[in-house]
Amino acid sequence: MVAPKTNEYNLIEAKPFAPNLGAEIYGVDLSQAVSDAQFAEIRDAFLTYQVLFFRDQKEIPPEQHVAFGKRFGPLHAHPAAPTMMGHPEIFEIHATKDSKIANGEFWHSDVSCDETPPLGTMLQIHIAPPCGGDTMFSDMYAAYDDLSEPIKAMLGQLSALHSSEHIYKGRYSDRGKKDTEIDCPEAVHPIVRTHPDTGRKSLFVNRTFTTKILGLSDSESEAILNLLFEHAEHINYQIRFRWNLNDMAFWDNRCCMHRAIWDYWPAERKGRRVTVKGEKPA
Ligand SMILES: O=C(O)CCC(=O)C(=O)O
Ligand SMILES: [Fe+2]
Repeated sequence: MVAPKTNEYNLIEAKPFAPNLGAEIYGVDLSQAVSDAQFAEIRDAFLTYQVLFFRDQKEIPPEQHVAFGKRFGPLHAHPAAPTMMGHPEIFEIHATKDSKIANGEFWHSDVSCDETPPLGTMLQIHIAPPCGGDTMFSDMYAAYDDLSEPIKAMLGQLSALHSSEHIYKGRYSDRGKKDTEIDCPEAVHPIVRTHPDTGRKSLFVNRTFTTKILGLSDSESEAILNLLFEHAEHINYQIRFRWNLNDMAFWDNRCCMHRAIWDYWPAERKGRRVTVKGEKPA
């Protein structure tokens, strides 16, 4: 188990963003290699706050971004998204006036359709719109904790299918990725998962990928999923992060969901994302 929020770090400053979710991190320059001691504090803050917002950053060179990601584990290869030229581990988030869609517009945990979905995602925004383009996060530990005991007991025995064909087919065609070049994985995961590092339970369903609760009728599955989506998206669990240029967000996909807001059209927004491979949810 991680210690309660103390904010007693020596090498970084962690300023809580909201009482239960998120912290702004100061005092570390991610464009350079971080020391082992800094890394240990960052990792502790990541497990404590679920999403970190590194402020006052310079643009992180792709090699450095990849190296920082690898400190947390092997990197995750996205099944469908276009990668940065020369950097297959980097997924570029990009919306322009010509985009048909922007990434992540509905609540999700990244690539939860994979057998081993990513543990965390680190995104730096290096072309920002004049305003707008915020990203929202929702606390799935709190969403689980607030459920009643009978519902917790029922959900603890259930698993759900996470699918991706309805999301990934055609999605990246305007960015040069044909449907024949992409994978559309699906996987079954427990609805309640236990975080391997903190030992805390969280609700693990999301409106983007979760399509069916196994063992229930279609109408039971639909009704319960809708109840859980609405519960997990309640405003009390949310934060809304307003980016400054070169901020880097690093979120834990095992215990929080997120969604991007595309309110800045026709302005451009661009970022680079490195995703760290996770374990099979259990
Ligand atoms: O653009 C964003 O703020 C987030 C997009 C997204 O969902 C992601 O990178 O996983
Ligand atoms: Fe995402």
